[in-house]
Amino acid sequence: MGDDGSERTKPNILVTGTPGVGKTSTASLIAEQVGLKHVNVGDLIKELNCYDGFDKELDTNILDEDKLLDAMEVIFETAAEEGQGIVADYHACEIFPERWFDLILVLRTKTETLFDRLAARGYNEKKRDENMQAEIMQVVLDEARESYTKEIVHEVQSNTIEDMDSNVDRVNQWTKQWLKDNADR
Ligand SMILES: Nc1ncnc2c1ncn2[C@@H]1O[C@H](COP(=O)(O)OP(=O)(O)OP(=O)(O)O)[C@@H](O)[C@H]1O
Repeated sequence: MGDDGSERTKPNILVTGTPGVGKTSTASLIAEQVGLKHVNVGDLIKELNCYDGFDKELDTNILDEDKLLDAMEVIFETAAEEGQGIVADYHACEIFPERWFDLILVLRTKTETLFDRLAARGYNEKKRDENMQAEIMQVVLDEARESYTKEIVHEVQSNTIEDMDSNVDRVNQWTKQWLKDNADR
């Protein structure tokens, strides 16, 4: 297995976007329908307690990036050795090494729809507004375009269940093509 992941027999995909756009729901469907291992990075952070203190001003835990990336490196290496691909989901993308992913799926949601989802979750006004601003300013999409080759960054809409189904179908088609293109590995 080369360091750059060039000998992977299955692709790795990152589903990213603002909180509430549907990353976890979409990634779990992709895992099921495409046959990839789902890594919910937010859950992994909690499970492994990847925190480095608490930011009182932002009212949030500070991520211990090194601890998270070390743990994920083992997960990615093991999956590759076992001939398995990964679909990971997280609300940021620049922290990961570029070599881990073959496709970056950036989910986008209309402001009104995102508002309803975040309100349903019980987010307070400040947290809701911050996230909606981030979505309007396409912060995660820009981060993806700056951190990865532009050909692998795909922006898709995630407003309805039909959108979700079509995004999963699209990833399924893309994976079939990837497997054909890399059949000699
Ligand atoms: N395309 C969609 N159409 C309709 N409802 C959706 C869609 N995507 C997500 N939802 C709903 O929106 C809510 C948030 O979805 P989900 O938890 O998957 O988002 P997320 O992006 O993973 O959020 P977080 O970053 O906070 O983990 C869920 O109730 C989910 O059912």
